[in-house]
Amino acid sequence: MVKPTDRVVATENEPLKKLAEVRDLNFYYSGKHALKNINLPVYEKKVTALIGPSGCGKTTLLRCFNRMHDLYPGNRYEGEIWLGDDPPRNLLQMDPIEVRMQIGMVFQKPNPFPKSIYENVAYGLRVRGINNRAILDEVVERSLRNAALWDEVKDRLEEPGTSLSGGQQQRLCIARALATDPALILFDEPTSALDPIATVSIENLIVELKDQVTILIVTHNMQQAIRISQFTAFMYLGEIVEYNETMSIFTKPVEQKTADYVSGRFG
Ligand SMILES: Nc1ncnc2c1ncn2[C@@H]1O[C@H](COP(=O)(O)OP(=O)(O)OP(=O)(O)O)[C@@H](O)[C@H]1O
Repeated sequence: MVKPTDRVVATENEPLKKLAEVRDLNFYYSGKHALKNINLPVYEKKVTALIGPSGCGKTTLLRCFNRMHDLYPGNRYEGEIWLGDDPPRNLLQMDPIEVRMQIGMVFQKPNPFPKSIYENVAYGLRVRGINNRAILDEVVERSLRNAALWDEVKDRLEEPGTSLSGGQQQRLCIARALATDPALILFDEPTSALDPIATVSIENLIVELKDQVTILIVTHNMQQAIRISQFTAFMYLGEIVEYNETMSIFTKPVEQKTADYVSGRFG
């Protein structure tokens, strides 16, 4: 088996810096052992894709990064998820509220809050006690621009977020995640509820965003992983079977299971 941390990678002749690293992670839903000995680097300002058949543990792994499993009793983590290097901190030992302030999440179905477009984006700053209108205006505009939504909504910021189209709502959720300047944004199949045109706009956005923020994305769509990610982990039955640069996973996988999956022989 190819262990992610064994592999030294240097794409495009640029040095790679780890933003986060999962080490020997196990996760249990009450009695169910859902993640088994996961090791995974997450490189800064890159897109890392998690792929694999339904039920293999992609979403479970993603949700460990923002401690979402803490919301339900009986769930248990073992191992470490390190974030940053100054000094690195184990996310699994931190206050979950503090973790969620540094790690944003975008879900399958767009989930704007029942608030105006402006207040959806300003929400994370208000939670931190920032209510200065000039600061909020600046961050709201910058975040909406970065989410490629500003031009479409700049004249209707007081309208409800739910009045937007599905693709616009997803970009609003991305703007909301960007507003707090997170180190990492988690995307859980962000285009699965969108039409093909909205999907392309979200994919283009993710490609642009990686220059500013690190991205970890779960996708069922292998073509999407190829289009937008630099690194890919293939998961099966709660384990990472293989991790490598995306092109290697899809063109010269080492493990037979990976080869079978990426060539569509199962899944
Ligand atoms: N709340 C839960 N309680 C118990 N078991 C769960 C829970 N959520 C998920 N599981 C189980 O954990 C395993 C991993 O599920 P997970 O949703 O992470 O897979 P996935 O790869 O994201 O699947 P999909 O692609 O279908 O979304 C599955 O066996 C699933 O049945």
